[in-house]
Amino acid sequence: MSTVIEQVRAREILDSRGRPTLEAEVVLRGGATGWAAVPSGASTGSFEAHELRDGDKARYGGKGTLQAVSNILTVLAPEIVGLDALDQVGLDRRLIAIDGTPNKSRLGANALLGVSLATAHAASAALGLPLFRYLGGPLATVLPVPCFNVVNGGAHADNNVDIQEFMIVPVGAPSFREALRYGAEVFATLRGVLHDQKLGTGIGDEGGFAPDLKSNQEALDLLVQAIEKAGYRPGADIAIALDVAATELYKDGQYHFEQQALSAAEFIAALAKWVDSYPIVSIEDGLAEDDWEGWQQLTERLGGRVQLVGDDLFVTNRSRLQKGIDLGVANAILIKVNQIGTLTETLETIALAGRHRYRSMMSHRSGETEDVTIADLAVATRCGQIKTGSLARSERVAKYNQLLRIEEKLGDSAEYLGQRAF
Ligand SMILES: C=C(OP(=O)(O)O)C(=O)O
Ligand SMILES: [Mg+2]
Repeated sequence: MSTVIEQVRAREILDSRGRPTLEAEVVLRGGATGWAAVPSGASTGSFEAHELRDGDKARYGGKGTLQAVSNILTVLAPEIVGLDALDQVGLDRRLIAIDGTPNKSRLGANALLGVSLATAHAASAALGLPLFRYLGGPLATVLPVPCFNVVNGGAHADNNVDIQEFMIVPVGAPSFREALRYGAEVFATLRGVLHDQKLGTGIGDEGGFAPDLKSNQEALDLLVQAIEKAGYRPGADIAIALDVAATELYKDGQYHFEQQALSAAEFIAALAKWVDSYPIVSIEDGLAEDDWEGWQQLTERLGGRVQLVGDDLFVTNRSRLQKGIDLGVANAILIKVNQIGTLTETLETIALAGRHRYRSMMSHRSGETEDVTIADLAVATRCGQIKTGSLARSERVAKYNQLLRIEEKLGDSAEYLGQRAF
């Protein structure tokens, strides 16, 4: 069956926030097709690849994606028709060259990513392989530990706590299927705990609860209560992970947190206190995207005890990660395909991280679609960890459900690392 690209299609669709994004389809000469939809962030890092928006205020307040769609159809498609979909690296290099800018601002990283991922899907379909197997080969056997974001704050929910994500992490589960059950049971129990304390059970952008709490620490206490009430041991069965998203708190060299303006050292001390008191295994973006000195201190202080993940800090970008490695900053990287804009660059970043013993956590965006590619990518790369929201919004649950299917397909070969993933 020919794997030569014959046709590329694209259109504007909506994401889980009701905002426009785009999807792309790639059709191969032999008849196989691939499809991918592009996610979109809210707390975006300044160094992310450029997401092209139309700017026409009369449509979606200027947030439309028709220009990016048109760039796929009229600029990228004529150049890639005739290329072999099996040569993912060649295709992605070509996309980058056609755009010609360092951050994909001419054609849009959203345009490039749609084509890049849809091509991988088409190639795997042509070979009759699931995407995780096509990209990962025979060693794609590790199911990621899911980090369920059960309390949403910061930029993902209005009027509540400063910290963006409070996640529960089933490190003691024996398999992915059981990890999903642990998570869903604690999530259901948390609903009851909130209800009993007359706290709101409405949800935020990633499907976690967004109650109006007095403090960030109250969220940690609620998590521990829910874990225990559901019959699990905090730490041993279910640990906690945070995404502070501290870039959002940072202004004029200080961290604005709970009505105080803190220096990096003071903010690190506050985080360290939580690490002392709660079963925290991972802290993402504990400090801001450009506070490299603060990050060095944070890594010295806590890097030996917990995973420190760079999201806005590294933006899935090899050069930013290399700088972090050189400076001894963080010990893990968050992986978001649309922060960098092609599959090849995503895989290269994960490989660089691995060579330097930095762990990788696969991640969704706060604006998502029904596309589940990241589930397959997590398994293909053996990264061992994924965060893709809570258990109450279909665009999040879809990824977890895809992991169930993959686990089933792998049968006895499936591995779940639990605590060893951190
Ligand atoms: C998933 C996240 O949010 P967003 O997509 O809004 O950047 C994050 O910050 O890790
Ligand atoms: Mg983040």
